[in-house]
Amino acid sequence: MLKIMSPKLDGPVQVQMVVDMLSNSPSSGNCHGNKSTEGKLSLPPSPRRRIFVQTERGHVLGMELDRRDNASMVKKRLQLALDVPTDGSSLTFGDMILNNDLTAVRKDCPLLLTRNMMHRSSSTPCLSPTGKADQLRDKSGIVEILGQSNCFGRTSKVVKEIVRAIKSGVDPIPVNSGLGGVYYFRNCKGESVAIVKPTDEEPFAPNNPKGFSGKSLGQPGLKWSVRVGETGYREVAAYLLDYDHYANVPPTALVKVSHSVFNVNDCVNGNKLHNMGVVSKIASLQHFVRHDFDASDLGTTSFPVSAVHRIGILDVRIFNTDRHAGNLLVRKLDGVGKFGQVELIPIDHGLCLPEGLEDPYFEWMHWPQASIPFSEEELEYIRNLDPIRDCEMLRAELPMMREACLKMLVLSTTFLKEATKFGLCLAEIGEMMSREYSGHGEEPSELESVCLEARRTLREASLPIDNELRDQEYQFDMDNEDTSLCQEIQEDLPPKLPSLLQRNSVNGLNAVSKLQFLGKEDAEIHDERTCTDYSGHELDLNYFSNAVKLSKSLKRIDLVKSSGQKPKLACLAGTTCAQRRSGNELLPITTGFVNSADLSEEEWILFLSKFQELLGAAFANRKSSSIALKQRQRQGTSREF
Ligand SMILES: Nc1ncnc2c1ncn2[C@@H]1O[C@H](COP(=O)(O)OP(=O)(O)OP(=O)(O)O)[C@@H](O)[C@H]1O
Repeated sequence: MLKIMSPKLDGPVQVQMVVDMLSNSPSSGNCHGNKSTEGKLSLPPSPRRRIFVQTERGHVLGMELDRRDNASMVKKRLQLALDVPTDGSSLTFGDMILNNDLTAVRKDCPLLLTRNMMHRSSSTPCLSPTGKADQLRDKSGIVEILGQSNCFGRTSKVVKEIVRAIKSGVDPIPVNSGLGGVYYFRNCKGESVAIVKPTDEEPFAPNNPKGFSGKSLGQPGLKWSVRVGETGYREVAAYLLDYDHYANVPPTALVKVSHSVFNVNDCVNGNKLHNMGVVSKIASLQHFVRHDFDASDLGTTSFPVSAVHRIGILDVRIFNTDRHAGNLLVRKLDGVGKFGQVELIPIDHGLCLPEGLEDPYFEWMHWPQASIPFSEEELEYIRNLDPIRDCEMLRAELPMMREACLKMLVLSTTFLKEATKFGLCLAEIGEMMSREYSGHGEEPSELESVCLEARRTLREASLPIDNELRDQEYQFDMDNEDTSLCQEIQEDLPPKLPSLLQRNSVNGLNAVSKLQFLGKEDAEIHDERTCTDYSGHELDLNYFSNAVKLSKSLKRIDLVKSSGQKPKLACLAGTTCAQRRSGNELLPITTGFVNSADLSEEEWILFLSKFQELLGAAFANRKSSSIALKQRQRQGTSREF
């Protein structure tokens, strides 16, 4: 039966549990270059599993689970250990709500005990560790890797070094830079060997040490499409997807780690609590890579073309929204004949694989290397990419990854493969994925426009889509208090953060997600003057008309056979989206084309095929504008002489 093993806990309004089987099941590990997932998905459920439970305050408790345990038993145990009511809470794992049966829960699956909306309130008491909890000690080690993949072999060695160092008194050191809690973990010689980022210390997370706290795990974070507490999985996903270490992502694993260095905030006013003793966290652990600079410190001309291409290929596949120059470490190469040569190391992949279409950020987009055509070897690598197999691998290795993120992986990998088939270079691909900023704000990217068209034609084809269901796509997970909290946070933030937020989101939803959410693909929206979003804010219809213009430009090149049928515009019909909230979820459902809540499997497949069909014309359009631009530039230059 269930046996609580650990905790020093204080307030499980949300609890994240990471399940770790005790039995010696066959290794699920398949690593870079070995993409077969055969065998991994059909493992029988283990009779005994050890689970780690993480509260929203960041503490972790371990417990043992056996075959007979179910969700309500887990909740009862949590209630006992944490001394809090668990009524009105749901156990979730990734996208799945576990009503009772836990057989779907495999090892290392993080479960989340989430308060249902009607039980969520700012007046929810904030609890301190109880006597009961203190009696229960965690028997797990100082650092434990969650997952049995072969990919983590090298990381196991680093973990052993770290544990030895901690036992001999060499403590981790907090990193000052960045917005989240980051720690250098060291070996016995005092050298940094790993970077550890606790999931509850991310920006906005409850224990963020840099003053950016205030949200619970699972709520929208710095970007609306990446939930608080979920960047660590993405760091690991980027490493796992970097087959053959092609782009040089440092080995990364998810760990449960215990130390007194970690930050814990007071849940009432958010101030740091001192002398908390050893606390346990779920964190990403990445190998520390010695380097000389980051890409913002140096001119980019010395960067090898192939390194830029490889990182670019990864960024496009994973739809990276945060590839700024600081996230590319640069190491000078030693040795004869290597003078002036450097190696690039991509880090910080916590904001990749968003849950919906976002504005990516690719620092390399305007570097000259990105305009050089791909080599035959690079094209071969891209041809061999298989997004469906990638998804299977991620489902096996990181079962907590949400389906919406996997769909983004499929969409962007498909885009990359088709674009390179058409002969586009990296810069052109990056440009097609990026939004433009005009006097009217941001405009949808060419990729988004193609998605809008695919989606529209899908609707017009009178697919067996239940219109009632379609209406529900406008439902929201974010409740009023979350929205106001978001606004409060924005008001209180130091100057650096609001500008980041403004770029990334407008009142919690960015403009394109608004577009997706309203489903406004039709030109008729010009007739309407105003519409409010879920938080009652007026939407910028100029934005939508820009989308329409782009959409029309695609029509001009005969992409779309419009039937003239009007899409349903629920918000324009007089209902504010604020009235359409669901009580269960936490992220706005971006009704877009790539959200699992939006399209059924059948629709998704049809959408993808339509998407691929439309891409050819979009690429041709892009090629001809690139050629026209070059001609104009040449004429401009010749006139100067
Ligand atoms: N694998 C690594 N090897 C060496 N140093 C690293 C590594 N990963 C991160 N760092 C260092 O730690 C710093 C903070 O890391 P990182 O940028 O990943 O944290 P963050 O809180 O997510 O930052 P940001 O707020 O800029 O997104 C980096 O600027 C870099 O100097």
